[in-house]
Amino acid sequence: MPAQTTLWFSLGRLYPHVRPILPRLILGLFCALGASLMALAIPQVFRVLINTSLSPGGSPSAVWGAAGVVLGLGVLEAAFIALRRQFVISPATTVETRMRTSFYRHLQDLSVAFHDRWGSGQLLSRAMSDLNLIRRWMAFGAIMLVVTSLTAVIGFIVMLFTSWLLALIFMAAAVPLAFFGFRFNRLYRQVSRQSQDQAGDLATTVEESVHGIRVLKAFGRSREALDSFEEQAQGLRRTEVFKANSLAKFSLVVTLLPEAALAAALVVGIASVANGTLSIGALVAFFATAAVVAGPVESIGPLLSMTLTAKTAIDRHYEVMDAQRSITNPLHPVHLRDVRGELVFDDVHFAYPDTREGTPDLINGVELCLRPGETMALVGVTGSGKSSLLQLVPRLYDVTGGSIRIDGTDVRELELAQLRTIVAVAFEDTTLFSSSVRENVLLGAETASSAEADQLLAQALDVAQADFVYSLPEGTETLIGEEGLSLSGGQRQRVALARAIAARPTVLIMDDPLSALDVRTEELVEGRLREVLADTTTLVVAHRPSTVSLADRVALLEDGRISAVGTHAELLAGNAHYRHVIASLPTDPEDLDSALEDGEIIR
Ligand SMILES: Nc1ncnc2c1ncn2[C@@H]1O[C@H](COP(=O)(O)OP(=O)(O)OP(=O)(O)O)[C@@H](O)[C@H]1O
Repeated sequence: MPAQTTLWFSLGRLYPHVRPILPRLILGLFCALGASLMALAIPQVFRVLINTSLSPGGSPSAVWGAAGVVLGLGVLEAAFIALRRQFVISPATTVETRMRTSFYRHLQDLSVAFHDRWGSGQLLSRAMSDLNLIRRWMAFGAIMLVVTSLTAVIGFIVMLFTSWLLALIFMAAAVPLAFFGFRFNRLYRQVSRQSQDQAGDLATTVEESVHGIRVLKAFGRSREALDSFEEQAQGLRRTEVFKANSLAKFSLVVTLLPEAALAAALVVGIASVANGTLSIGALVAFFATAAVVAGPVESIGPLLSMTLTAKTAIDRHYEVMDAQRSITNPLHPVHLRDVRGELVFDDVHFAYPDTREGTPDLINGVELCLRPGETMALVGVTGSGKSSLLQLVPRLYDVTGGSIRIDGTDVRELELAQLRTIVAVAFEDTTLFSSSVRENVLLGAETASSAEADQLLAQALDVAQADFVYSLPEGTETLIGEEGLSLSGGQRQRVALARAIAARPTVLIMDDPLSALDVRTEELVEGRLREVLADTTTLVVAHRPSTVSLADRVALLEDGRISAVGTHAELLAGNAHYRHVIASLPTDPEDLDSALEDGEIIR
């Protein structure tokens, strides 16, 4: 349940972003006010015209002069409106872009634990539609709300001076208006929050189904996915209809009450003219002013709803922006020079934040030492925490007890940038970005010149046995990732592995990154890796006996601890649990993509 905040508190949070453009917003406000004043001045021209020129003995030629003044005021009003747009639209867009950039930066900085908890659609809708709503409110809603309120107040004062009695009739209508306004505010805030959250959930569903389209198709679940999407979309529709109905009801009250007051004032006004207490000119001016004021009063409903929607958007934006970065740089970082790559796990404990109390830690006192340049395979039954342990090294999560040290220095004492230069990771679940093969591979590489980059690219592709990229339509410049060419699972893994190699790490963490490769290719890759990364300490989660046998030593993860370390042969000979784990490992590569492409498991 999101924290409840007042409207002023939420709007006030925008101030730091708005401060640089405040002068332009104020100029825009003055222009909007100028336009309203011009509109309010026109009835006064009528008043003078009727009371002087059109009364008996007046000069009819003055009508031309009055028409000229009305035209001039009309032109000025239009010019002020155009100026207002000019002043505010561009700076409001700048603020939107800056807020979006800082939102994106913050998302990048937040820990993986944060991203585990948040649906991608919720983040997407906050980054796109919520910021869009805030911009529209800043450029239009906020200014118009101030201006319409001021126009209504000034118009009312003018009406008061024209006829206090008629003005009081209008004033009486404001009391029920305030009551309805209060109720509307409360209701609309809740429903607007609900609709924006539902829109975020809907975006998550779209995102998930697009990502999982192969699985949905392969398992023939497209119909069910559509049904569940439709249900969610209907939920959003119901909220939107309810929202629109609430606004329509409030707008009805806001329109009806002034109209009723106008009818009552007309009766009283004509009686006043008849008994001589009010001039005809004043009566006409009063009603012309009332007509000018009616516009702003009627627009208060939509403007208030826009403000409440913006408040919700601001609250949603800051729910993410207020999330603390849990994995940060140390205050006094240690800078490692000439890293050798000794990796030590010292009584490491770890439990995910949502773990139930009383459950033993997933990683429950891991002790392990990898010598510089050593290749160690990590083996354990499924769900034993191998991937979780690996993610602690580059600090995707932090240990909850004990420490991980590189060359004797706790990884938490290193600057994150240096740690992630020393440690490179290749995951089984490969993510390729929508850019060229070259950019994907050189993502984490620091190169001094383009010639060095070329050389590094060629070497990384060679080691990862990813030569197939040269035969893609545009070679290494071919666009891959979501918007580009589709690669098979094995091809994707090889590109991702080349990326880890190109980063030239001292410590390489591999979470079964070769699972989609056939045994022969895996052997080639491992052989080349040994040659090129002879000085690189490698910790690799192994799901296949072939991977295990290529490692210098093997560590067995059992009940959150390392229960045995040794060569593959030693452990096979002397450890029953190891034999059980190895026996349960699949011998053949799982290449779901290739299987799908071959139509094997499409029903
Ligand atoms: N982000 C997460 N939040 C909470 N629990 C998680 C998270 N990721 C994994 N787990 C849980 O932690 C346990 C260990 O998962 P992990 O992926 O580390 O195991 P693994 O040994 O690598 O498994 P596998 O061999 O199947 O890949 C599992 O019970 C899993 O449900």
